[in-house]
Amino acid sequence: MFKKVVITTQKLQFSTGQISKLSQLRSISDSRFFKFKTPNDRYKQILPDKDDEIVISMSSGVDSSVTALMFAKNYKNVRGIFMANWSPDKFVGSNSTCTIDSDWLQVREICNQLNIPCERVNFEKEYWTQVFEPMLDQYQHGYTPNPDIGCNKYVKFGKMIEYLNKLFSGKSNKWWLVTGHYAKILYDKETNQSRLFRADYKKKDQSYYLTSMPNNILNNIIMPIGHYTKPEIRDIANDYNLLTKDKPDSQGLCFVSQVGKFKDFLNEYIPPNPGNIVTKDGKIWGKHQGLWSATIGQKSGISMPQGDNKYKGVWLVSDKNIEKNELIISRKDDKDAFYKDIININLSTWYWMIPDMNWSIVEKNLIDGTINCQIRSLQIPNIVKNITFNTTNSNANIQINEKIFGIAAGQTLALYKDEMLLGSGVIC
Ligand SMILES: Nc1ncnc2c1ncn2[C@@H]1O[C@H](COP(=O)(O)OP(=O)(O)OP(=O)(O)O)[C@@H](O)[C@H]1O
Repeated sequence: MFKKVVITTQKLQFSTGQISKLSQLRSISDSRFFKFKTPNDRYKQILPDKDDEIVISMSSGVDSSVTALMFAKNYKNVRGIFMANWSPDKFVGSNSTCTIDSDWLQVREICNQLNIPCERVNFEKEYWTQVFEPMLDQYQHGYTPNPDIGCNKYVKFGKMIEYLNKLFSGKSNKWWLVTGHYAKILYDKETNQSRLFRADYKKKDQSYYLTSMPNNILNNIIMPIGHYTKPEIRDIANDYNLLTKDKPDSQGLCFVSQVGKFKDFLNEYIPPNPGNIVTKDGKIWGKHQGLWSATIGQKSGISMPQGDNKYKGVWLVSDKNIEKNELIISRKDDKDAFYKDIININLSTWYWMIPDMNWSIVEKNLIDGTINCQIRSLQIPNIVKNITFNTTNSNANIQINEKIFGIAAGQTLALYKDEMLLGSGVIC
């Protein structure tokens, strides 16, 4: 099968056929691999020693395939691991696009192509009890949770780390978990600890989803893809003719086929909990079937009296009163109802990604304008202007530089200093 390798100035090209076994290429170096960029000399990208155990977390996507390629080509103790976190038949009523078995088959094929062993682990129970059920519970109570953040915390870097600790217990070699996330974990030479940073390629930055991953494991994790752009990764995959080179990027939660159908999906699991639809003046205009059935900014579905100046116009859902189980609607042009520059955080949910960080350090840094935050992934970060605390309610008000749309209780606010993640908490 393997025919001929032609080496060009920078890239590798294969004249015909596919690479059957990567071991045949081990002696050829590729200058694109392990090319790391750090914000300054204080931080560096750590790499394993040659005898270390390296586990590549493989989803069957192109990013984790290229990650595996880089390490398989340069290290000897490399293996792939695939997590099965849900099974399609568990999800009633939804037109599921889960492809667990075919993804696993592709991971096996790619590991075969790279000549590394791989295994499949089943973390369905953990996903169900620690991510899926809490997500339903949050929606049921009117919050807008982010299950991807929970999945990283409890499964991809929770159960997985527990599994690897057991697997390598008693072995003298250090082990590493390497993933294909668009984020960076860099070693801070001053504190001898690793920190999480945004990816260079902002269009794909996934650091927001990693805001709750356990900070004590960062020294065992590598995210090389955060140093590259997606086109660079696709180029590498193409040049090596990786089996996954043309695979499209995955889109959100696999068990829901279309984002638009997410409400129908939730209705399958959450019993109705009718409540009133009200305007800010307290007037009742209709009923909703559950707070989860509405998103802030969506059309209210109420035909308001167009002859009445006070109520004419288009009305949208602007807020949820969780205690009263009410949906609040506001006229579309009521900017103050939809755009806010103060975000209220529940401090009891706050998690410092940097163990020795605290609020007074953050406050000192506010004046230089480097403290910024995001309330959703891929959002242009907002500069934090001020933070005030209400210690009796265990809340903090984070004031940002501009009014932004659609702040919802249950979302996570992630706090950064420049590109480095400091911590995160849940909006209340
Ligand atoms: N089922 C899985 N098994 C093992 N690792 C996974 C799995 N799903 C995701 N990962 C890891 O998490 C990273 C980011 O996940 P994400 O869902 O964004 O990836 P993807 O878009 O499906 O695939 P890829 O990032 O590999 O192109 C993956 O690159 C991979 O390292």
